[in-house]
Amino acid sequence: MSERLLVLVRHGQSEWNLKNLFTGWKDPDLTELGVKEASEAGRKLKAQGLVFDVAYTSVLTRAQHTLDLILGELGQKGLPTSKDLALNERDYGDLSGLNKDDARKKWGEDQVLIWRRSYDVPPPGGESLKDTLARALPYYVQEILPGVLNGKRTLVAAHGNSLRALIMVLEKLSPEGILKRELATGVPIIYRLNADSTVASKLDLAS
Ligand SMILES: O=C(O)[C@@H](CO)OP(=O)(O)O
Repeated sequence: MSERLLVLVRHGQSEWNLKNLFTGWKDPDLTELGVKEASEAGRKLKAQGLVFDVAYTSVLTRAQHTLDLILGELGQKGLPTSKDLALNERDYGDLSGLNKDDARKKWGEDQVLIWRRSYDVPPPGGESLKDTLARALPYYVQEILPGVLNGKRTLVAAHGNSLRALIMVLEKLSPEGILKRELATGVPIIYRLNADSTVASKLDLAS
């Protein structure tokens, strides 16, 4: 029986994560630490004995670079890969490029937390998590999931909020449940799915 494997991984630390800037659809590359985190993610997946048939990533450099480094560690460079903006980070609109601490000083802690982590309040000119889900979920259901259910071992390298949107669906989290869910950079989460696409098991390779 095929194993219906789905691995999600957030990119390693980016230049703008390090500078504490809202990033969204802006396109900074990984830092030196981010490169190490991505390579470490690849080594962890290798240590689990995992091999992939297909990969998906966004159109942003930090996620693609992370995927390349992981595939390098796995000895799987050249794996068939689809890149789509459906997996991009949520668009931070007018906040993109602003410092997160400066934003807190200007608009207050509570407002910034609402923009960053509420389910359906978009930042000015940008996307809420709900908006992000509205474009990431159809892509998951139409492009990614059918392969997983047919036994294609699948790796997805994407972003904090596009993955939080998918995790909300996979783990059946409520809007309140997803609020506190943070994804560390470069930490793979290994899901095995049931035939009906629900989660059979989950392993977070955090440590
Ligand atoms: O800036 C961003 O694009 C994201 C991810 O780094 O930030 P946040 O954690 O605030 O959603």
